[in-house]
Amino acid sequence: MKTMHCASPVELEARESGLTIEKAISNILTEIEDDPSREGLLETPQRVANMYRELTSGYRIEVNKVVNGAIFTSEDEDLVMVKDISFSSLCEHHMLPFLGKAHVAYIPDGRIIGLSKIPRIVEVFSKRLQVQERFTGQIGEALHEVLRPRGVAVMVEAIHMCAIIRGVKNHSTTMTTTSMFGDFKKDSSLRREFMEHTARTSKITIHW
Ligand SMILES: Nc1nc2c(ncn2[C@@H]2O[C@H](COP(=O)(O)OP(=O)(O)OP(=O)(O)O)[C@@H](O)[C@H]2O)c(=O)[nH]1
Ligand SMILES: [Zn+2]
Repeated sequence: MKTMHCASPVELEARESGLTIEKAISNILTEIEDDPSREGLLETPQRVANMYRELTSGYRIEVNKVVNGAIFTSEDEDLVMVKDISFSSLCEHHMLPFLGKAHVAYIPDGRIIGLSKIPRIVEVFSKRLQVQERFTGQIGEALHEVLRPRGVAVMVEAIHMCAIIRGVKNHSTTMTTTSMFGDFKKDSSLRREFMEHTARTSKITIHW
């Protein structure tokens, strides 16, 4: 399904000066010694531009908008965990995908958040150019800010295409990153409980 895209002031300026993604992709096609005017490539610059707008849509979305007020009063004080949230993002060094799963937990402090909102928060930060460490921290920070719980813990497990299809070409390595806020930072037994829950999830593997 195609989505409508409203050009930002920066994009409008770039279009006026001819510095569009489309033009840049056409230049890349020429530089890699293919012919941008051959039939199969004619629409490629436009397609790639649309793809990059989609994959970087998180710059144009605010967390408060996706949470949409879905924060509810609750007396519950026990750990809440949403596991195996699949995501894909682009690494900021090579603009190649990294993809995997995020696991998010929090300890409520009088409020809980709508279940779907946690994957939506993950989506906002995944659709940006990222390093996995910052991505992991931003998810925790955002949840901590909107919900003000007693603590937040985030773990992200991912594979990075820039380390698989090029460069070091290591097919079996996954990267795990964590970020802890509030009680999870202070209390090692809470951290252990979180880690035990995440250990029971299916691991990311890639076969071919
Ligand atoms: N810490 C971290 N590193 C990342 C992430 N994504 C990619 N990288 C790494 O960023 C580094 C960039 O290193 P450079 O030496 O500047 O780039 P390069 O010459 O393409 O490096 P190689 O991948 O080793 O060929 C590489 O080691 C990548 O593996 C990430 O999310 N977190
Ligand atoms: Zn990379």
